[in-house]
Amino acid sequence: MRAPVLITGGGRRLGRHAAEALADQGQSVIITYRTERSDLEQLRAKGVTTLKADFSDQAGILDFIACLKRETSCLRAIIHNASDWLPDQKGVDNASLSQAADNFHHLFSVHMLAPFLINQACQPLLLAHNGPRDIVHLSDAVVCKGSKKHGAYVATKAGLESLTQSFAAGFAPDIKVNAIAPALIMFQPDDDAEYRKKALKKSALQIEPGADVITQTIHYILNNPYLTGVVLPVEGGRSVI
Ligand SMILES: NC(=O)C1=CN([C@@H]2O[C@H](COP(=O)(O)OP(=O)(O)OC[C@H]3O[C@@H](n4cnc5c(N)ncnc54)[C@H](OP(=O)(O)O)[C@@H]3O)[C@@H](O)[C@H]2O)C=CC1
Ligand SMILES: Nc1nc2c(c(=O)[nH]1)N=C([C@H](O)[C@@H](O)CO)CN2
Repeated sequence: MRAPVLITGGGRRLGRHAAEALADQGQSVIITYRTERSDLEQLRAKGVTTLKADFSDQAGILDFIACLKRETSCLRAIIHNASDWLPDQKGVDNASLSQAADNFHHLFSVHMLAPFLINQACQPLLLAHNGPRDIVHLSDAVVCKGSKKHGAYVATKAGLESLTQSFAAGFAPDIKVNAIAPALIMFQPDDDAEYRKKALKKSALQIEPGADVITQTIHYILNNPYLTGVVLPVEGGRSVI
């Protein structure tokens, strides 16, 4: 059996696009999802293994790790794609502050604790694969400047970028660890026209490129033997305007 590539949150959008592309190339793929839905059947029909997982807390992460180890004894790569783009809870009353704290803990768990524990637990599975081994973290290009509306989201993505460097140092030379920092790849369905127009103007190229630019970047990373500890921006020239 070819060692599978694990893509967390790979049942939708960018992660799904990458999962389908890898499966179409004959690569064994495992994805995680939180709730059963009909469109997962199309992935299963392509031979993709789907594992139910919620990374909102430590118990959910450890449950997933146990489930993964029952599913496979080796891994070609781990792509930490799962994410929750949760806006900050504003307000100074106790209820708002309590919700803000809960949100921060949630985002820490999904964006930092899950990659941290899964990487640590799955190092032996990657080493069991005879060939190149990769870990890819999906961050966000906005890490370098922060966000007025998504401060906790961006802070936990910044922590994920730091983990990229730590794991790159700790897992070298046997496992490469890199990050991709996208910006405006694919709108959410409920993004309105005004938001879309404003968002497009934030980059030099002013387009919504779609998921393939991330799939291409994943392919580049997996096939480059001399890349580790880097964060690759895929942001349409946002940094130059
Ligand atoms: N789309 C864009 O323009 C940008 C994307 N990025 C990053 O790229 C990656 C992919 O983006 P995109 O496809 O839009 O991401 P999504 O917002 O679609 O999130 C990816 C998937 O993560 C899963 N997920 C969410 N919360 C949890 C949780 N608590 N536990 C486990 N899984 C969870 C969901 O899958 P399910 O519901 O099936 O469980 C979700 O569809 C993300 O890391 C994102 O932060 C960064 C900048 C721009
Ligand atoms: N988990 C997610 N993270 C982000 C998303 C998303 O849909 N899910 N979208 C963005 C936006 O595209 C932003 O970059 C510009 O609107 C950022 N992160």
